[in-house]
Amino acid sequence: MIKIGLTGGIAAGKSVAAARFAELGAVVIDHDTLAREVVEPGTVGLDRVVEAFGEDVLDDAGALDRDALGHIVFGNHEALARLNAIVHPEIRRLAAEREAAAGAADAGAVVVHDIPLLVETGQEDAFHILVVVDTSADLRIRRLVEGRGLTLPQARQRVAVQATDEARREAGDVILSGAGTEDTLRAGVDALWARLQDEVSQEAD
Ligand SMILES: CC(C)(COP(=O)(O)OP(=O)(O)OC[C@H]1O[C@@H](n2cnc3c(N)ncnc32)[C@H](O)[C@@H]1O)[C@@H](O)C(=O)NCCC(=O)NCCS
Ligand SMILES: Nc1ncnc2c1ncn2[C@@H]1O[C@H](COP(=O)(O)OP(=O)(O)OP(=O)(O)O)[C@@H](O)[C@H]1O
Repeated sequence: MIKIGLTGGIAAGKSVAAARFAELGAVVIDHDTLAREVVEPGTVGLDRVVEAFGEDVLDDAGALDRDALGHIVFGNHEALARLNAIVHPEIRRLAAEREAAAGAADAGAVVVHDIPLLVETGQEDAFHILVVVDTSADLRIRRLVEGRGLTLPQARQRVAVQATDEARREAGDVILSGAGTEDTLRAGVDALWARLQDEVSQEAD
């Protein structure tokens, strides 16, 4: 199995790169999706989030009100750390399970972990290759405001609680720009994939 870590700041374009890896045949494990699973209705994770932050973080149907929780945690380091301490271990556990299942199904699988907080959570050494989608904080803030309806202060807050662009670049083995066109980013993924296939076939010779 080849394990790839894929990271980038919020709105850098990781999803575009991850989708391309999947098209090429990788098994993509999306940690944002796992983060949603661990707080679904009926989970211990959701119970613990409510214990920590109160019933106001639930909507009328009893599901997590993500906007309400986002408002609490992204402006308050202590609250964010509390949330992370509840959900991150569960996310890691699920990710390991999914990775093991991929390896059992195909020992030669290429597994891509799409992890927004890879550097922040110290997982730099957990992969054969660490790919960073690199997009400046200014451009990411613009995308968040124009594309996702965040206010400028909300967008700045979300960027500010993450690692710096420099820290991510320093950690990365492969840096792909997310500031050009999506096609250029996909071409970067294709080139990396072709290189990996070459390396694997050379090892087999
Ligand atoms: C606070 C929550 C409910 C807000 O939900 P919302 O739907 O608005 O955002 P979503 O989950 O889609 O995340 C969007 C992006 O925000 C950033 N982000 C999310 N959580 C965090 C965090 N704890 N620290 C820093 N950045 C974060 C990431 O870049 C992520 O891709 C949610 O982000 C959450 O539960 N976060 C804790 C889990 C986590 O750390 N997820 C990140 C991936 S492991
Ligand atoms: N060159 C590019 N590469 C990737 N995305 C781009 C590019 N140019 C513009 N975009 C747009 O920027 C946005 C990036 O958001 P995307 O959800 O892919 O980011 P992400 O890194 O997965 O963020 P998050 O941490 O929020 O999950 C998308 O709306 C995408 O269409």
